[in-house]
Amino acid sequence: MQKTVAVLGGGVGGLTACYHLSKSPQVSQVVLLEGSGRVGGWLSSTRRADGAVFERGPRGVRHVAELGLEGELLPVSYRSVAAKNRFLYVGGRLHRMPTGLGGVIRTIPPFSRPLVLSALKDLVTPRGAAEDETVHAFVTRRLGAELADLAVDCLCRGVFAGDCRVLSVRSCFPPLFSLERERGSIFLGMLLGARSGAEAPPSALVRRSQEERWAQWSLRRGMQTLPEALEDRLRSSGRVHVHKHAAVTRLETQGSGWEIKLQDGSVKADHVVSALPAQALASVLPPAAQSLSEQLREISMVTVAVVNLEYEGSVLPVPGFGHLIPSSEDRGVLGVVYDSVAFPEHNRPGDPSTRLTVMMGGAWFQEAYGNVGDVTEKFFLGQATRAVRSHLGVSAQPIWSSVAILKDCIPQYHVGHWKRLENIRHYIGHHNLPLTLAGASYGGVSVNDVIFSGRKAAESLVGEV
Ligand SMILES: Cc1cc2nc3c(=O)[nH]c(=O)nc-3n(C[C@H](O)[C@H](O)[C@H](O)COP(=O)(O)OP(=O)(O)OC[C@H]3O[C@@H](n4cnc5c(N)ncnc54)[C@H](O)[C@@H]3O)c2cc1C
Ligand SMILES: C=Cc1c2[nH]c(c1C)Cc1[nH]c(c(CCC(=O)O)c1C)Cc1[nH]c(c(C)c1CCC(=O)O)Cc1[nH]c(c(C)c1C=C)C2
Repeated sequence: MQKTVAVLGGGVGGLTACYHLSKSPQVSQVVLLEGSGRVGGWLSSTRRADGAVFERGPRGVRHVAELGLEGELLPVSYRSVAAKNRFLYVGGRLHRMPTGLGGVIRTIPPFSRPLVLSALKDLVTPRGAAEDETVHAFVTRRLGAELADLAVDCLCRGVFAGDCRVLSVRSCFPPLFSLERERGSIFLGMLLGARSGAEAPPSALVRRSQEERWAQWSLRRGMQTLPEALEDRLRSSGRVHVHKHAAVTRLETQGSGWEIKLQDGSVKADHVVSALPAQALASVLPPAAQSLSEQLREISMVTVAVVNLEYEGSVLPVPGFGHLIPSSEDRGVLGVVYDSVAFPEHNRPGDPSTRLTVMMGGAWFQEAYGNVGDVTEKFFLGQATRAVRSHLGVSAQPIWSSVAILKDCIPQYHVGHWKRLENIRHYIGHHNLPLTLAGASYGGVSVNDVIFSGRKAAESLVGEV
């Protein structure tokens, strides 16, 4: 029997799920319900009339896939300064992250000893026995406290806007966790290579990205082009109904399916794919599913203030991807991205200018800035320009700026996240709920992970298409 499937949430996870569902003959129609007036979720680009592009959310994606947007791709090679130069701001100055053999055998500040000693510690440290632990505890145990306090503290701020002292190594960095489990050591595991099964042959585009050593990519008119292209494709398939301004307020079971209540009307479906943040799904589930809602609510989110700045001329003291600031140096300011270095194609044409993005808050938002509702955009603009002045020595005022406070934008996988996911899946299976989960709340926050989750959600329903 053909099914009607409702997909909740029009972020990149929901859009990908719709795309794969729409190709299956087992599905009669797909209904996408998006609460806001646009699709794309956190993929949001400001396109200025003069041609400059600024990103509020993701600006670079790692692995490439055939998206039909080949002509729009802006790849960044591992050989470029944007990939090679990443900095840490420690002790009031910028330090380039060590790379290559020289960077491993010599002592390079801010570290007080060569990184090779951390590798030796890893080789002689026995396997841990815990089912999960914090990223900080894992790295301290295997590589030493200094790497945990500086490099890994920064890494977790620069990916999760989160605190490595509460984030789970098993869920945030699964390859590190498995290397220790399977090989007893991170470095030995990397030398021996991952144990992998047979993989599908790479497409022409993937081969090109491997040959040219792409570290990441963006799109000529910004990352928002991706959801726009997906929306066009869904509409032209004729099998997906895209509803915007359709916030889901309640899910009620009806027979073997669902009645989905909206502010204005309702929709019936045989199956629901939720690509909502876990806490948003928790608040619309029926009271009978209270224990499922409780598990979902435990997957918390953090808020990030994002300030895009443009300065006249070339003002950076060093070229690179950007710099991160450890929580011991500054609780609130997480990092600064040097956007005009990685993607000069997004600069305004003609006179040179420098585009930067300052990110603030995350797990430290409340502690550093107070309640989200009480802080103004003007305040964050002041904080951002002050950080640029003291970290990069740029004393000029920006010629253009834009501030966005992204409330609850990155999920936090705290220790025990894997067990929570197991409980959630068990609840859904045991109660035979016609519900499948996708999106950043569960198995990875990167755009790649979320696209994968949307595809897997569709395939779990209709098989590979
Ligand atoms: C500042 C920032 C920088 C980032 N940088 C990168 C990067 O460089 N590289 C990278 O790979 N990833 C990056 N990410 C992560 C990535 O962008 C996100 O994890 C991903 O976009 C999440 O997609 P999603 O579909 O799961 O969720 P979302 O984008 O959150 O989409 C969920 C959708 O559900 C809708 N919704 C919510 N409630 C309801 C409701 N009740 N009814 C109907 N609809 C509802 C929302 O309006 C939204 O459109 C970044 C994220 C942020 C915030
Ligand atoms: C300062 C805060 C943030 C910066 N980017 C993000 C935050 C919160 C969000 C983010 N960045 C990346 C991802 C995807 C992760 C993935 O697995 O691909 C997300 C959600 C990419 C990324 N950014 C940095 C790293 C090491 C990665 C992982 C992939 C890669 O190696 O490219 C570091 C980094 N992020 C920011 C800066 C200023 C910075 C380093 C200088 C901004």
